[in-house]
Amino acid sequence: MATFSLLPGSVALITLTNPPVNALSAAVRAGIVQAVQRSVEDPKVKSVVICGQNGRFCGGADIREFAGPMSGPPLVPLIHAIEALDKPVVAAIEGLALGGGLELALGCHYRIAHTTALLGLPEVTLGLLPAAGGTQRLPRLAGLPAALDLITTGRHISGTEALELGIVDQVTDGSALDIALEFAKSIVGRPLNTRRLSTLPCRCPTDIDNLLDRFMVQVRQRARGALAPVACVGALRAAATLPYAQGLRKERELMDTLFNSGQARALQYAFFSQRVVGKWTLPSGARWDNTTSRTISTAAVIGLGTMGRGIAVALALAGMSVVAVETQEKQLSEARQMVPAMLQREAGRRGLDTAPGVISFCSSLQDVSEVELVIEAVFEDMALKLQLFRQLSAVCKPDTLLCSNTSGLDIDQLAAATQRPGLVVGMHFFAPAHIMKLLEVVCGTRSSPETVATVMQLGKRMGKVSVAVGNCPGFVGNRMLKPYTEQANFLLEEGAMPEQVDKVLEEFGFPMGVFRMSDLSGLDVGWRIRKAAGLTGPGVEPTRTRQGRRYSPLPDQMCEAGRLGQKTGRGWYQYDGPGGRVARSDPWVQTFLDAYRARHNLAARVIAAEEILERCLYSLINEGFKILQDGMAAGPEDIDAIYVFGYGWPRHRGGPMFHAGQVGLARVLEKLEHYQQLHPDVAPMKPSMLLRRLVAAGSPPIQKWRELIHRERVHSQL
Ligand SMILES: CC(C)(COP(=O)(O)OP(=O)(O)OC[C@H]1O[C@@H](n2cnc3c(N)ncnc32)[C@H](O)[C@@H]1OP(=O)(O)O)[C@@H](O)C(=O)NCCC(=O)NCCSC(=O)CC(=O)CCCCCCCCCCCCC(=O)O
Ligand SMILES: NC(=O)C1=CN([C@@H]2O[C@H](COP(=O)(O)OP(=O)(O)OC[C@H]3O[C@@H](n4cnc5c(N)ncnc54)[C@H](O)[C@@H]3O)[C@@H](O)[C@H]2O)C=CC1
Repeated sequence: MATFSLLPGSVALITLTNPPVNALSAAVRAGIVQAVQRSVEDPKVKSVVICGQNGRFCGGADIREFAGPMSGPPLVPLIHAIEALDKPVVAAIEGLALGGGLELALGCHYRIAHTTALLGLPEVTLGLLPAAGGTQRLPRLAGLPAALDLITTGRHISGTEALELGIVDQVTDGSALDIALEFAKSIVGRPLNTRRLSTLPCRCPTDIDNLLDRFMVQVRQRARGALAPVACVGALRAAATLPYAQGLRKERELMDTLFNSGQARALQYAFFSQRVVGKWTLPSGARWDNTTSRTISTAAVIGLGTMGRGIAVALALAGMSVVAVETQEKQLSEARQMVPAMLQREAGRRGLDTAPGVISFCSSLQDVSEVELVIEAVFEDMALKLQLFRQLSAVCKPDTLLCSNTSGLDIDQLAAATQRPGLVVGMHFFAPAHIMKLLEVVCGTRSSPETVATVMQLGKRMGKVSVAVGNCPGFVGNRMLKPYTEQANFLLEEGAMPEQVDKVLEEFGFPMGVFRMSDLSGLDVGWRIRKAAGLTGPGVEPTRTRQGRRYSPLPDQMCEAGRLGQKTGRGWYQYDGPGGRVARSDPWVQTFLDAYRARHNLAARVIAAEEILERCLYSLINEGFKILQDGMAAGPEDIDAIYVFGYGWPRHRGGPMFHAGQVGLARVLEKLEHYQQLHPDVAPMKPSMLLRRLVAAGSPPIQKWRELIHRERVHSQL
């Protein structure tokens, strides 16, 4: 709702009241309509201030309402009514003014903001555009270039930046509401014509077409198939070239298309998934809201290679005092040079003069004896990690949490090597660890709820999307990646080229296809793991079957030929030299694949894009269903958040499990059955029992899957 109160000085105060973000639900919009009407009719009212309850102006439309039929007074006429008032209206912006919230403020005659308030039009991140006049009023106020930037990225800006861009009239470090109330009294009787943004011309540079064309090219490249950013440019072109009323019609037309699109549904689902994963539950019944967490202020990182360096930076950026340990002298001295520079650069990128935490370097484990939490990031070698956990258990204080950044080893085995198994948990970061948003928190069978809560909380402080997952080989993300990469290798055996597979995946929206990604991370990473698992190495025959399953020795043979990817300047592609970044097709790969196929009597065939996409994606999705069935992820949202934040899954496609729902579960099942028939020796193609059950249950919407899984689990325990 929205409340009306008449304050001394004849100021009407309209307060938006809908915690936690005062979203513009139907009730709030109805409340504003009534309060505006009273302000018009009451002769005692000389000016109006609009604010939000609890120091938060407004978080925009109530996104939950988008899922059902729209009801209540629409926002566009409401904002027009405010703008048309002949009593001055001032927006007092504290906390946030986002989306429809900022559009409401743009309909007011003046805007006063707190310096730290967040302002923005993030609709594009929800697959929409600012359709309450935002695309038409903002360029009239801040100019076309600034509006293009803000509306196509959806980025939030501070009150201070909003002042620089002319979006607000004044900022304060004190109470924006108090200042707005005083200001509203002082401007009674001033002419308002120049304050009605819809009546002003759009502020454009002379070369509008050139600017818009250049911007459109950039936006299309960045969007990777997302519709909303492109539509935003279209609406801004209308603002720049048409009268306001026509521009507004164009805005609405574009919004109607976006509003009903699968992409908008996917992006809104992704918004809520990100929040759902914070509300974790463990099989024991421990949950985010019934478990206390500890606040960590000192931590250690062991091993300063690729991952350890980034983790140390991420911890220091979250305000921690970090002890960084490395035994190799060369690595240590490199880290001493590079890590402070990384820290400074990232702090600067986040608008900080200095990082809130500090990092000290050493080579002895004894120096970690006093810290509250340790993250191990040494080589992926179980024997080495076990020895380290034994040492840490002896050296550290009895209540220190011991965490591993392993990308797939058994957390329970590590826990068993210590005297404190309840305090052991996996913290699986993604490279580069100070930038990538995902953290998989791997809960062992003996990890205590308090340990999980503490690490989830720490992840949040580090700005990560933390997802609690179960302890199984590869956890969630890497476990699903395995059948996906395996399938890509099989496609090469059958006739595809790496660039063809990558093109299909990149057109789907991944920033990089599977082979370009493999070249970037290094083919030797998987090779080492396969060697440790006895799948390749001296004495192992290079056949197409291993341990009773179909296997592709192609990546092993690439490594044996010294083609480790970008680091060696040669991999699935060729580069200008070791460390080169620009991938070019390599005739060597064609010859290599031809020889391989000839050796194994495989006839190369032309493979359609559809088959490439289906085989890669559906084998990954199928593993996701198996993970849900095994209880290794609490719900589909967890898997989807992992893929969006850690593996480059295009956000406008929601995540793999959401995508399966969009395609149709019955169709995914049918395709898996079809490919399994063609490739009976490829186990990951065997449709999961859960997928079959969901299809049998009529393919319920994704929001209902948890319930069904829970019911099935309870049933199977009876
Ligand atoms: C606001 C935040 C920055 C706060 O962050 P933080 O403090 O970290 O808290 P959170 O944990 O994120 O959030 C707390 C809690 O609040 C929920 N929540 C947050 N924002 C919203 C919201 N806007 N709506 C609903 N719920 C919200 C959040 O989910 C949490 O709850 P929980 O999940 O239960 O834990 C951050 O939350 C944030 O960034 N929020 C989103 C801000 C945003 O994106 N705002 C823009 C919304 S879209 C908008 O405003 C568009 C419009 O207003 C358009 C008007 C349209 C007019 C024209 C309509 C035309 C329609 C055409 C239809 C044609 C149809 C047809 O004919 O078929
Ligand atoms: N590289 C990646 O993209 C990712 C790696 N991981 C995991 O992170 C861990 C580390 O991987 P990387 O950083 O890539 O390895 P890396 O090889 O770059 O670095 C490992 C570092 O640990 C040091 N080290 C070895 N034993 C040590 C000991 N006893 N004490 C102190 N330092 C020791 C090494 O000298 C080396 O500097 C592995 O478990 C890996 O599986 C997890 C996610 C992504």
